[in-house]
Amino acid sequence: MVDPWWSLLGAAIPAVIMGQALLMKKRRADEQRLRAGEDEKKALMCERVCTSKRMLKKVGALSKTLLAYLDCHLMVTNPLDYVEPMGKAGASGFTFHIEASKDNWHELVQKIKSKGMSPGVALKPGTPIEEVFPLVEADNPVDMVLVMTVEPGFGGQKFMADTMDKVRTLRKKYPSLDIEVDGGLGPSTIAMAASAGANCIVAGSSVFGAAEPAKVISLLKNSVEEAQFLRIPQFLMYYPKSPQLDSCGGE
Ligand SMILES: O=C(CO)[C@@H](O)[C@H](O)COP(=O)(O)O
Repeated sequence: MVDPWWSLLGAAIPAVIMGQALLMKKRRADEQRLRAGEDEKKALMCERVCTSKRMLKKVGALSKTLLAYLDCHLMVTNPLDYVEPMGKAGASGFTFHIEASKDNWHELVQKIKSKGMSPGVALKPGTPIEEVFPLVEADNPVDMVLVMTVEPGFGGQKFMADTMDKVRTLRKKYPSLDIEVDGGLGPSTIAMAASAGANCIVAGSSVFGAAEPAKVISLLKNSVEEAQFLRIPQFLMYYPKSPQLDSCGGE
């Protein structure tokens, strides 16, 4: 006779597999929907999380307990509304989306700086890189450009290698600019991003899902530093008198 435990296990395994398959199906559908850009509001689905009181409290608590640069990326449709609360909470950097601020980025950058934060601009994978040039070249410019390497929405998505052309274009045009990448970054994709010119790396699942997060962080940092080192001759051609490389967060 079959042991009842084996029968239970026999039923549980297909149920788990089925659950995983359904989860993957849902995730693929979410990704497809985000890529198709069917619904602009849903594409910025982090809005509720970004602007919740809980998130502001977290920023507040972190700013009081850590001596770290708090890089806050607001995937929201009306960033202007959150400059003041984020500033009060203790954010160091405030990154907004160009797609949500085409008409008011001048005002936004000024307000962010007036609250003591460093402004950054983010762009989604489908947005042409040329759209951020005016913000980098303005009299009152942004300090950083964030090239999204997945559609904004959730962690654990696949890195979109074709976004690296944007990073290369930016690095060539602005040798000392802080260029951030976000989405799908980890040990298997960092070399592409670092050699393209990214120097600020956002990593979620590759770090938080690792057995030894500190090792993954070192690996990511080393890749960026090595790539920066290899760019020094190119950098010196542009800035022969100031051979200093940027570090994200503006030290
Ligand atoms: O919020 C987003 C995308 O919307 C990103 O910041 C991701 O959360 C990064 O996570 P991984 O892709 O590294 O898991």
